[in-house]
Amino acid sequence: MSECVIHPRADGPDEATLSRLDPLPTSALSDSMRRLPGAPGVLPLFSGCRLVGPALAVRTRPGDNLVVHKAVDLARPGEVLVIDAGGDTARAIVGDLLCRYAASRGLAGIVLDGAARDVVELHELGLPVFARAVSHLGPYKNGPGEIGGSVSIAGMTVRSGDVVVGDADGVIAVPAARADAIATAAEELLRAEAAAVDAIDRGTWDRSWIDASLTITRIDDEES
Ligand SMILES: O=C([O-])CC(=O)C(=O)O
Ligand SMILES: [Mg+2]
Repeated sequence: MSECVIHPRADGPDEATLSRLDPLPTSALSDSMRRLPGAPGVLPLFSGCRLVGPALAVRTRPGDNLVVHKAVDLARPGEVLVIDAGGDTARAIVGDLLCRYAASRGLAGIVLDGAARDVVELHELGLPVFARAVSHLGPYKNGPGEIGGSVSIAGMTVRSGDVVVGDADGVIAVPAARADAIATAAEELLRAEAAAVDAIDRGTWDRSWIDASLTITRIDDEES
């Protein structure tokens, strides 16, 4: 027997806020959070992965998934399991059976600072999985670990109840209390980017800010 610490439940934001975040790209959310939080190297396992949902944080011993199984039993439909496996890439923490069961329980997906396996089956299953690596070496099932509370995923703090958004560019955690304000900022940014796309296509994109930011030193052809 080994210990599994279970923290009090943390509710995420309401459905209205979640549906505002639903269409927003991680890049726009990142830009709306001063480009500070992120989990470099934690990437979708297959193309088309996109998830949005409140986090249920899990900390597990690297190479061991006993508490991850427990967390799937405790998770609510729509939640994203965010697993801190210490960044270990030697042993897979999740595979097709665990993920099939997670999908059957209505989880929105899995974000993992560690490795996954059974990539072909996971692609067929379609449950979004974000991980640092792939490894055919399977996990042990001895514990210990923690469920709930907060974890660190590749340097990004994720609290249970934060909204996790993942897409082709990676994952980001949006604090529940600031989710509406961040969504508003990201929507404004997307409007500005749509205007930039339009200006590029029409050949009118303002480039003056580049020279305004640089002191240019030119080397004469004869001197070089
Ligand atoms: O053996 C495990 O726990 C991980 C795995 O491959 C699966 O869930 O399919
Ligand atoms: Mg398997």
